[in-house]
Formats: sequence, structure tokens, C-alpha cells
Amino acid sequence: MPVVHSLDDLRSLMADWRKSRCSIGLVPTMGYLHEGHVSLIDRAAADNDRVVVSVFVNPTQFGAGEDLEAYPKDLPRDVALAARHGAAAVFAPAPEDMYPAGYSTYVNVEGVSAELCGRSRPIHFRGVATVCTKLFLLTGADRAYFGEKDAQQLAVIRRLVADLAIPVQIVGCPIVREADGLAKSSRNVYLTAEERAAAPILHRALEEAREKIQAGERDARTIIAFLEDRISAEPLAEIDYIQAVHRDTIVPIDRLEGPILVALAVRFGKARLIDNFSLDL
Ligand SMILES: Nc1ncnc2c1ncn2[C@@H]1O[C@H](COP(=O)(O)OP(=O)(O)OP(=O)(O)O)[C@@H](O)[C@H]1O
Ligand SMILES: CC(C)(CO)[C@@H](O)C(=O)[O-]
Ligand code: BAL
Repeated sequence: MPVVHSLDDLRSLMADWRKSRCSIGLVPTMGYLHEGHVSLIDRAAADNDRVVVSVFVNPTQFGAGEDLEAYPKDLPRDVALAARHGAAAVFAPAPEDMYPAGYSTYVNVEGVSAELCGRSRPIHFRGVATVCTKLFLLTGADRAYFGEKDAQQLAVIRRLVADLAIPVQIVGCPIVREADGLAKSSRNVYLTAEERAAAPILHRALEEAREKIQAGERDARTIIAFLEDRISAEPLAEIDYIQAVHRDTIVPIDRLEGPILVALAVRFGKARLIDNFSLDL
């Protein structure tokens, strides 16, 4: 399976695939692949003739003081895993090829980027939208696969391709979890043993909140206060945000009605973990 580093090599490989009338699935990742990524690759391989997995720790989505340098990497392992799950190529560009000297063009998806992670990571979604636009244009993919763990990212990408009329179908894939409910994340490696043992509180609390809503609770503040109480009782947890929003527009809501997303970000030591659930009410 080819590992492509340059933009020109990627373009010519995609042109070959197109010439053979193959449909193309794209799975954008930052590498250090786990079962969450694998579920996206499996789905892409089931839906498309060819799958390209991108592995790129995108510098423009990291703010000052975030973990850009520390982000875990293991390209040989990623390549082997992607190949085993049916990928036909891995695209692993260098930052200076994606952002050469003089680079000045960014994609800003307004509104949907503002709340949740946008509050504490103000430039994050500009970087995500920019790199994803570039990946969509470079690959000409028919479909691109994103995890529901990053629910706001999924909403940003859906808005982006609708607004810019990019002809790629965006496919959302369910959250893959550890046996104790913790959402799989490359950043889980930052957790100490004590923090790892405490982190499943996020999923437990979200499940309890979901049950309350399913039992009829419709006041968003009640649900958020419940989650704040449950999570702040864990001494290792430091809440970044807990919010209830409309799932597509990411606008905060007071009443839990329609397509809702209840999402949180919580720090455990060096790891900032995100999780969520969504319901159609
Ligand atoms: N547990 C998971 N279940 C489903 N999809 C996931 C999961 N974790 C990541 N993904 C998806 O994989 C894609 C690439 O994500 P990324 O490489 O940032 O992995 P990550 O584990 O989420 O990393 P981090 O948590 O450190 O940001 C994204 O679309 C993301 O939503
Ligand atoms: C979509 C993405 C690969 C863009 O860098 C990243 O934000 C991620 O891994 O979710
Ligand atoms: N999965 C989102 C990538 C990031 O946190 O930068």
C-alpha cells in the first residue's frame, strides 16, 4: 500500500483511481490510530472502491500552549493498521508542504464554530476547516468519514461543504468506547493510571443525563447543573465546558427539543477529553 507524502503524488494517485472509475473514501486523521479511527476506515472501505487515510497533525488547529509538539505519533503502525483495514493509500504530508512559506488562506465557518470547543480553542475550527477543505480538494473524495465524538467538528464540516458546494458526502460514525465507557482517543495516552481510572465518570454522567432527558426532563440548565455536580465531585476532573446546543447549528438552547447535543470537555491532568450524546426529541 502506497504511503504518499507529496501533494503532487497524492493528486496523481487520485487521478489514477478516477481513471479506473473507482469511488474514493477519505478518512482524515491526526494519526496514532485506535479503534475509533479503525471504525471509520472499515466503514469507508465498505462504502468505496478505494480509501485514502490522511495522517497529519495539523498545526493550524492548535493554539499557543496546546499539545502540538507532544501529540503522539507512530506512522509505521498507522500505515500497517490502515492497510489491514482496507485502506488503499495513506497520505502523510509534511507541514511545510501543506503550509508552504507565504501561506495565507484560511476557511472560517462562522456561528457553528463559536460555542463548545470554540470557546476555549478560538482558532481551532478555522484550522480544521482549512485543512479539511484542502484534503477534499486534493483527493476529490466522494465521501469523507468523521467521528461523532468530535460532534462540533462534524457540524462545522457539514456546514462547510454545504456553504462552499464541495461535492463530498460527509458520513458521521458512532463513538467507539473502551469497555468502561471512556471514549477512545489518541490523547488517552496522556492519562496517568489514577486519571485513567477516574475518566469514565464522563460517560457515566452523560448516560445518567441522557436517561433523565428520556424520562421527560426538558430544562437544559437542570441537565447541565446535574452534569456539573456529578463531574466536579471527581477531584481529578477540571471542567472546561458542559453545554446543551442544537446539534446542527451548535446554538445553545434552554429547552431540550429537536435535534440536541449535550457535549463536554474536561481536563484530567495533561489530557483534555471530550464526549457527548445527541438525541432527537
Ligand atoms: N472514539 C472514537 N470513535 C469514533 N470516532 C473517533 C473516535 N476518536 C476519534 N474519532 C474520529 O477520528 C477522526 C480523527 O480524529 P483524531 O485523529 O483527532 O483522533 P482522536 O483520538 O479524536 O484524537 P484526540 O482525541 O487526541 O483529538 C475524527 O473524525 C474523530 O472524530
Ligand atoms: C479532522 C482532522 C483530521 C483535521 O485535522 C482532525 O481535526 C481530527 O483528527 O479530528
Ligand atoms: N479530534 C480533534 C483534533 C484536535 O483536538 O485538535
